[in-house]
Amino acid sequence: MEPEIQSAYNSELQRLEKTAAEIESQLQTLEGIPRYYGDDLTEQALDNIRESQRQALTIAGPEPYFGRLDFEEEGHDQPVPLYIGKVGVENIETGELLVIDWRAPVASMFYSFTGGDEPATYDSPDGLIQGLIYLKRNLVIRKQILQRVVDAYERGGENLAVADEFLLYRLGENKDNKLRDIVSTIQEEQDKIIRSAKNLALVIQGVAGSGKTTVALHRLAFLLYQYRENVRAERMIIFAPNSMFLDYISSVLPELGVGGIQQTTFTDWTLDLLDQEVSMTDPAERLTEWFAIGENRPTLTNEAPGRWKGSLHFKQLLDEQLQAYETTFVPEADFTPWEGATLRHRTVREWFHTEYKHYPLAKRRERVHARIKRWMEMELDKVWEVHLKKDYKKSGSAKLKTYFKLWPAHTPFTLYKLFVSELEEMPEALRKSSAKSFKKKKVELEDLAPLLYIRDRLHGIDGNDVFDHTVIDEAQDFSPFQIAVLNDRTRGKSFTILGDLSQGIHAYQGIRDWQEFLGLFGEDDSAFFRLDRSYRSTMEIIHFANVILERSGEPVTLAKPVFRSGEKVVVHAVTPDHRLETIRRSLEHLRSGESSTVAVIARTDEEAREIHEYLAEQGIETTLIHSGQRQYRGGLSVLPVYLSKGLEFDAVLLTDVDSTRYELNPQDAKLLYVGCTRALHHLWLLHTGEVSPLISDLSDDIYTPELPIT
Ligand SMILES: Nc1ncnc2c1ncn2[C@@H]1O[C@H](COP(=O)(O)OP(=O)(O)OP(=O)(O)O)[C@@H](O)[C@H]1O
Repeated sequence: MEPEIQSAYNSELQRLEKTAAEIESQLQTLEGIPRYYGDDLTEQALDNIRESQRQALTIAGPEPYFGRLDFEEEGHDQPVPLYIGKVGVENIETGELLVIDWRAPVASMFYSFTGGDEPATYDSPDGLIQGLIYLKRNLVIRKQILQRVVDAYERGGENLAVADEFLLYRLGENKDNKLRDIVSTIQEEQDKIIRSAKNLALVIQGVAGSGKTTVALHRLAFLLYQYRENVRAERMIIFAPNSMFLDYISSVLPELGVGGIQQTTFTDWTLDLLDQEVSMTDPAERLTEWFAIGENRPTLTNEAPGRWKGSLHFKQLLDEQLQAYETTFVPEADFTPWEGATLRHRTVREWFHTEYKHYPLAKRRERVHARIKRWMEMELDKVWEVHLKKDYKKSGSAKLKTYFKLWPAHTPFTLYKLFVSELEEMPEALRKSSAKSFKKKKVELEDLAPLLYIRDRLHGIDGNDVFDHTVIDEAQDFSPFQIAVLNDRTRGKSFTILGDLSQGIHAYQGIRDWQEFLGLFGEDDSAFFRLDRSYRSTMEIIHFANVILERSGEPVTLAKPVFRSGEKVVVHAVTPDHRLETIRRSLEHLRSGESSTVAVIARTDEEAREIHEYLAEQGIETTLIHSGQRQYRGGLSVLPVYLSKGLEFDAVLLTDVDSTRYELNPQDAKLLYVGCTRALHHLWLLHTGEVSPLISDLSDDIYTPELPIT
């Protein structure tokens, strides 16, 4: 080690010891105080504070910080070293800030500063603060051991793009089973999104591997810190495409010290709100249909059920039907419980349409009914003759029952069923297939937003069910109708909506253009971001995947790789007789290296099952991922390509990349693009027949046809 580096290392070692000792001593003190389980509110509050301090210090303990920034604020005469970590740590006695929380305003410079001698700035609660940066240093600490010290910038030094060196070091690591936090290497363009103001609908278009999911999770941690007076974790929600994906991302928030955020799928969440009145048709059926090969696949048009029922036009038609339903809600008859007492229809209408107008329909019905009952009781009080009063009471109650029966009493589902059956504008085939499922109380994904919309119009939205912030991952597969119902349930349009149109493999239900969502919020309440740099895969893999996108025939933004070079992508031809054996040998080779997660990605469910079975017969244990899967296990997986979205693996082996399975059309191009961009370090593709036109005739510098195994 050079003397300068040695001295930097030694001084960091001392600093680490000092910080670690302080954390340890604070933890010991806290652990010495027994938990409080009594009823005293002040004691409870103090106990809560101690508990969150304990949790924060437990996170800080093994890796107290990851960065150092020496900053001289304007008007001061020397730089102060700021250590940045996942949670802030203060010396209890002196008040000295030993570690600054990465979410604090001053820490933003650690991410936004990318070199140069110009002054740096950050937004503080007191306004813009300016000053000079003297040093930006990355530190790797594991289990309180200082492993690496890398200077990314030193004022007056040579500063050779070392900022990227640390990022490359982190990206080159193999991944374990779960997505991880990236606090130490958040990039400038990601940081802007993370720190955006709360009351904005952020729509993020990001290429595969650009960190969208990761950034959204860090944004939640930021919002909880920055707006702690106004937001609560239990009132934040993440919508993800399936339960397995939720499991895959489940480590990031706890790593960031955040717990309690709701995490669900749109289907589970809506079915709960609908009190399970309906159930879903088997989603696997539709997936098999849309991801079938060649001519077995339905044609994609705006009349596809998901597109049609997910549109704002359908919402508008439902609105009109709801309005008509509301106008005819009050029965046209007067109510006469006995001779001489009549409640006029127009009076009831007046109550319903004017006095109780601010209530949702079902509540209004309840209120008006209660008032009619009260009216009847008051009329009865006017009768003095005891016998007559008794008779009137009896007959009045019977008449009231009959009268109330004239009032419609729909549930969200019965009303929706009625509306759909009456909606002539709906394509005939769709109306028929819907009616058929509705008979069995079964619905499709695209029925959930309309059902929830009707439910909310009938019953209103409970204030406790409104979110402080809503995250929607893989949002390209959402419909405008879904976003609209979520907007009704999200305070201040506070959204993070992220996705990639180039990965829109569920185009039969999703959007074609982000404008379909942005239009819902208006310009002042929304912001659009692009993330074009891909962090997941090597340059070779990204260049290869970009070729597929270029051939998709759709307007696309190509991913820009970070400068991380790996081995060439392999595209290898096998004879049908050797297909399975080559898959096995390739898998064995890939897993024998450093890769801890390897996936065999097949084109269809059936092919995935066949490969899984074959490997099991050969004594190789793999996890077969299917659409109902709830847990992500990592290790060796076999899965159909459409289920690979959102996941990542050290090595990917794509099978049957033939011209019959991946044709030259946007839909297949997106599928193949998704499959290829799952790989971090190694990407191999096998084909038995003619290779897919999406990757045919490539130049030699993009791929190699040779399998690197003997
Ligand atoms: N700034 C960063 N520093 C280190 N790693 C990063 C950074 N940004 C992203 N990554 C890594 O890149 C990979 C991809 O991230 P993520 O899954 O969040 O991307 P995505 O855009 O949601 O991907 P996709 O759309 O392809 O599913 C992850 O391994 C993540 O840890």
